[in-house]
Amino acid sequence: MSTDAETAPVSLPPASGAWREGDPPGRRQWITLDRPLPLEARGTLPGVRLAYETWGRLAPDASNAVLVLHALTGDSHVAGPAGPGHPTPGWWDGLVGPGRPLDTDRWFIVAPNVLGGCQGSTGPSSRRPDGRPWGGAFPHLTQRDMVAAEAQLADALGIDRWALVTGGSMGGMRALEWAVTHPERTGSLLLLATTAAASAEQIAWAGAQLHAIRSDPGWRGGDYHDAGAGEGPHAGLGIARRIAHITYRSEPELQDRFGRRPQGGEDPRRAGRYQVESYLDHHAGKLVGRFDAGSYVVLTESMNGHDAGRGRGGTAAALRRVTAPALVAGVDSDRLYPLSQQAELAAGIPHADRLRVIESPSGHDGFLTETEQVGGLVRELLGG
Ligand SMILES: CC(C)(COP(=O)(O)OP(=O)(O)OC[C@H]1O[C@@H](n2cnc3c(N)ncnc32)[C@H](O)[C@@H]1OP(=O)(O)O)[C@@H](O)C(=O)NCCC(=O)NCCS
Ligand SMILES: CC(=O)OCC[C@H](N)C(=O)O
Repeated sequence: MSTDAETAPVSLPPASGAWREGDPPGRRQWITLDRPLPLEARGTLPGVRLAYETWGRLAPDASNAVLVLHALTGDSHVAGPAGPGHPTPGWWDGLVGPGRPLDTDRWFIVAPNVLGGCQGSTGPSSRRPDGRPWGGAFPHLTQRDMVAAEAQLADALGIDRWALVTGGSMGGMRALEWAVTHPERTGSLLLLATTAAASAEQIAWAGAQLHAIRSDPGWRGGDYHDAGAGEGPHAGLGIARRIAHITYRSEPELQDRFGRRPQGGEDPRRAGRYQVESYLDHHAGKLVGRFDAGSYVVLTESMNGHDAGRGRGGTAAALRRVTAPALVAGVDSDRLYPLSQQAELAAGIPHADRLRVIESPSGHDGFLTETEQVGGLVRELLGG
């Protein structure tokens, strides 16, 4: 395994919202796995690189390391401004820094970009060893594969055991997989707005999004990365984001914020938009500008496949493997990952405290927007 400032840059055309070799690295660092990664479903993935960011200093005995795992369209940029190399500001900016819940004077915080992602880690927009983009040939990944790559990152950094592993939504799936697969390496666990297994409804919403992307003529079976400047299934990804974003927010919030109001001077009866449509257009456009559709497909399929009980005798048996003290929280207005899913986790994880409820109008996105409440949960587990 090598840290790889030394890895040879290859450039990709601007076919997607992925970070590309030659773009500013921002705060990113990388590791390259020295062997192909064995995959749960089938085969191996060669040439894996993981991008990651860190904050704080690792203690000499490596006892102060915290692993923060991002959700579907997040990345390693947990804290800090948007800027060259970083399309969005830190998604938990309020949580990380001196005196903050993830106190950088005390803790060493590590955040990888997920395997399969598009902000520096190997994914469909990366090049295969033969120089062609992976595109549609990128293999099916599971949350366990992603954790297997992250475990190699921990090894490379000299971290045997995390003081805390945390994440929300898809990040919570990986945090759970860490605690089930590596109980001895997971010192404590904070799961937010997540589930032990994707439900039929979650798969259904995701399936509609996958159809939107694959129906776009620009998709080309996933092989659009070399198609030419600006090419790609942008319309399909935008529709997927619109569908997803509705599920990420709550019905009362949308009603309160937008009601039936038309956008600006537009007339919805004459091809104009309602405000809520304009809001979704805005979120669609932002995602298309910063994210790769191939990664969206790979990560969405991996969430659909998430089932912590698979091959482990079922959910209850899997959750019993967790030895870490744990907190599980959900968002009261979350219609995508309802509180019943977090209640199942809190009841099944042996050393989990009672289910915690984050109060927020923001629905599923509450785990991102309610940083004060999330910070309180972090402090409960880490002290300070
Ligand atoms: C982080 C996130 C949850 C923030 O949610 P939020 O702060 O509640 O933001 P909102 O959903 O209210 O959206 C605000 C945006 O909508 C825009 N907006 C609001 N009303 C609008 C309207 N009628 N028409 C068009 N745009 C509108 C605002 O101008 C604002 O734009 P900006 O983000 O470009 O500044 C959400 O934006 C998100 O998921 N971002 C993904 C990025 C990310 O890193 N996620 C981390 C995953 S781990
Ligand atoms: C399913 C999931 O990970 O949701 C995260 C929502 C968040 N708004 C994002 O865009 O990542």
